[in-house]
Amino acid sequence: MEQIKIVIAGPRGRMGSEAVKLVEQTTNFTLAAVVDHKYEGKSLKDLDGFDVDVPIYTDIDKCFFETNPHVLIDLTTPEIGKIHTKKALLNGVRPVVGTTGFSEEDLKELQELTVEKGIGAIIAPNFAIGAILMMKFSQMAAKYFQDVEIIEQHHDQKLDAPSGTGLKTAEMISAVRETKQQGHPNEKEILAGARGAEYNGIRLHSVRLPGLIAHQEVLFGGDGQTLKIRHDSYNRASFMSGVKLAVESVMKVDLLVYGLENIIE
Ligand SMILES: NC(=O)C1=CN([C@@H]2O[C@H](COP(=O)(O)OP(=O)(O)OC[C@H]3O[C@@H](n4cnc5c(N)ncnc54)[C@H](O)[C@@H]3O)[C@@H](O)[C@H]2O)C=CC1
Ligand SMILES: O=C(O)C1=N[C@H](C(=O)O)C[C@H](O)C1
Repeated sequence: MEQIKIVIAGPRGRMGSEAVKLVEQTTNFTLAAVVDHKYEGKSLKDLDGFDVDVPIYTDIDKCFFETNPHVLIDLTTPEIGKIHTKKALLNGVRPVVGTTGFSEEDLKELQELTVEKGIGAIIAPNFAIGAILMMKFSQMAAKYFQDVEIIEQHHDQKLDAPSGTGLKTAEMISAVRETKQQGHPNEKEILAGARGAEYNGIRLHSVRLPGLIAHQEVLFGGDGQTLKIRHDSYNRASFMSGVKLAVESVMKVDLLVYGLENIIE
């Protein structure tokens, strides 16, 4: 089986540390190096909680040049993730991006870069299979229920709101639903933000609390009935089978895939 050489950016993070374990446990994956914003020149095994002897780079271009990986897994921050994804494509490295907070313009720019470079990239707002099904089921339900609100709940260390999953869900629903302004036409927010964010008339509400991991409910309303579609991630291991699938899949595509629902059958 051919080895896939991988660089992970953000190895000390909640997701990145889980991804290091995944890569180490997967027979056809090899961890070539990691990218952090500190500890240049050290080995990952010098840091608490790791026993993997791979170099740490702070300069991602240097990392790509010296280690020549096939794939970058980025699990950093919205701002850094965009820079890393672009640099990966420019260096001929296939990005698998879990980092959220990318705008439509960012996605368009990256999609154009994959075309220009002729290599694939996967940007997945959520790697958990249950979350992907939640989004797909919500898209199905939206054909029958026009009125929908999305309530996403995350831990209070999350930087972006709404979540990538919440936004992707709204995009997927919008693709099949005629734009509708929900609620009373004369409704007025007494406190700004009370009705949440809006995407093509769909309301998105973001809850941030300690104790939470990643949860979302898509709530549909119709005549005398409601339908709730809910997904909960109780740990970060829930995302790892999707990361594995994305790494294997990115080796076979030559364009930008936005969302794992485009990969799974
Ligand atoms: N697609 C998915 O299924 C999931 C996506 N996420 C997303 O993944 C990202 C990371 O989430 P968490 O692990 O919870 O965050 P975290 O805050 O625990 O980890 C982020 C890591 O990035 C590192 N970092 C910051 N600047 C860097 C730089 N210049 N170079 C390299 N590393 C740098 C930080 O040191 C930190 O260790 C977020 O955008 C989050 O929304 C999180 C969970 C699931
Ligand atoms: O920051 C997180 O934790 C998560 N981020 C992703 C998102 O923004 O949707 C995926 C998951 O919800 C966890």
